Amino acid sequence: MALNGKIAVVTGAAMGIGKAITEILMQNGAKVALLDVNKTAGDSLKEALDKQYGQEKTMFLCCNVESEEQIKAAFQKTAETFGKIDILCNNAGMLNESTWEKTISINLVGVIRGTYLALEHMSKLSGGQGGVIINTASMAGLGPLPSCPVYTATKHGVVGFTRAMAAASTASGYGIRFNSLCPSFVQTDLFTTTKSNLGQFSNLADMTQLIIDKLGMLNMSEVAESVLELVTDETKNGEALLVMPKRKQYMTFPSII
Ligand SMILES: NC(=O)C1=CN([C@@H]2O[C@H](COP(=O)(O)OP(=O)(O)OC[C@H]3O[C@@H](n4cnc5c(N)ncnc54)[C@H](O)[C@@H]3O)[C@@H](O)[C@H]2O)C=CC1
Ligand SMILES: CCCCCC(=O)/C=C/C=C\C/C=C\C/C=C\CCCC(=O)O
Repeated sequence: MALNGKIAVVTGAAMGIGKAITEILMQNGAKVALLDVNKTAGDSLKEALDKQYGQEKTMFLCCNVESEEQIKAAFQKTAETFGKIDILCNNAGMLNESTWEKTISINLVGVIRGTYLALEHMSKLSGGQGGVIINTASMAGLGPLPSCPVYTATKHGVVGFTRAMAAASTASGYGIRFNSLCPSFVQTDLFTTTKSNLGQFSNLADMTQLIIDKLGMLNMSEVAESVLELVTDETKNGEALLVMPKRKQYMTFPSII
């Protein structure tokens, strides 16, 4: 799938991994609607992208993925301005084991909500042209991160939801591919603030540090390149792509049918 003329929506686009996803999609010719709850960071990224690519290539929409109304309005504005939606990256996420209901609301419910609302624009069953949805999970969606049980649960949920949606899409004819991205540790704000967000599991920070030391830190460009692969390779549907420093692997799962 070539990206020239394609329209993408990225949630959590203002910073970190979402910003890197936005940049690689634009480098490859897509127009991008940047959705984020942080207006200051979003406006500032839009200004920088305008200088490089021109004002008409992006729009920033202040949007909280916890709000059905705000996501709906943002998708509508994107479709009205750019004409359609081809690519959705449900990337917004947080990690806080104290405010764990909010972690579930953003990381899992936000991904489900975003996906269902996007179907109205993208699915061939609703008059859309099909496309691809990439959900940012984590390596913690494939195995346990002991200091972060609720974060782990949300990311396992994202991987399972994405695989089931891929199968539903194939069976029903949505014309949409669904893949999840499973990176190990990446040096972003989410990573650097987590130590104070472990709540009752803060005693496990040292154990987590040992895992970090063993796995190393991922380069942001390795994450972005993996997203590009999942977006452009039309053979990829229902995949969970594990991304680690200098290594990536498409995961296999037991078959249930
Ligand atoms: N940093 C890491 O080590 C890893 C992160 N991830 C996942 O990558 C995704 C992005 O995380 P990072 O870039 O690290 O975090 P980050 O904190 O650097 O960026 C997250 C972005 O999402 C936005 N955001 C947060 N809540 C939002 C909401 N309710 N609605 C809209 N936007 C919201 C923030 O304003 C921010 O711009 C998350 O889903 C995270 O779980 C996955 C694996 C590793
Ligand atoms: C192996 C699973 C990788 C999961 C990566 C992920 O999705 C997000 C990780 C975010 C933060 C790491 C978790 C806890 C950090 C706790 C202590 C380490 C202290 C690091 C520091 O800044 O000193």
